[in-house]
Amino acid sequence: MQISLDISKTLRSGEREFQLEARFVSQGQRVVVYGPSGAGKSQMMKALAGLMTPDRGRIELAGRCLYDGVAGIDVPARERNVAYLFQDYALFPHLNVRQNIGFGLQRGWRNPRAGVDGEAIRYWLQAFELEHVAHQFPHQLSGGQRQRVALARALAPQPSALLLDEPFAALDPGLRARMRAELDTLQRRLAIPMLIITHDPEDVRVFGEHVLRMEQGRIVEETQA
Ligand SMILES: Nc1ncnc2c1ncn2[C@@H]1O[C@H](COP(=O)(O)OP(=O)(O)OP(=O)(O)O)[C@@H](O)[C@H]1O
Repeated sequence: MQISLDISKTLRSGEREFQLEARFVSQGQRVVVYGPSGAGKSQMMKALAGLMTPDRGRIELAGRCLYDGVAGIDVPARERNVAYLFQDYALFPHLNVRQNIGFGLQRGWRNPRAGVDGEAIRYWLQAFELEHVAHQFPHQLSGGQRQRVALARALAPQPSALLLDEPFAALDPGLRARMRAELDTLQRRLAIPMLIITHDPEDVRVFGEHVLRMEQGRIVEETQA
């Protein structure tokens, strides 16, 4: 993946002020952002996904400019072609597994039919071994299944990059290890560039081709495998 990011943002809540001054360039396929709580990791990822607008700077992904404060470029989130997986997976509670996966596939497809099918959905149900729960709703799934649905939904529209914000934080240690191994295999198979936020040293070990350590809104250290 080719990312070039150089952004500033001042976030205020009441008396508190947080200054994000993030800058890095990466050619890595597996980039890990590591650092303490409140360092600005999620805000940086949101800027990349188009969910937070910086005060100034420039963001480029795979040779395409997504944001440029000076040139007045700010590509809307839905046109950035990046998949962003939130900490809590954010599945739609009123849609079943099949519909959740189908959601990202068609623009403007706000309310897919319960029986919605299609080759792409079948492929992802099969790839993630979710066929037997295709008609179940998120609250009827285990943590690992929910995560697989979220990943399948994120990958179904064939994004050019996958952004994961602490993808294993909500899982128990056994499942976390299994899902980590699954993601490792999947990323290699699909060769999809991935940027992952984590607190967990084991994620850094497995996915850290390029590791960015973040503290107080800045990238303070970089290591490349
Ligand atoms: N909407 C907002 N308004 C004001 N400040 C905010 C807002 N969102 C986040 N912040 C502040 O920005 C800082 C960075 O938050 P961010 O969520 O990026 O940290 P993080 O490194 O991802 O932390 P964690 O690992 O706990 O998720 C924090 O100090 C937070 O309080």
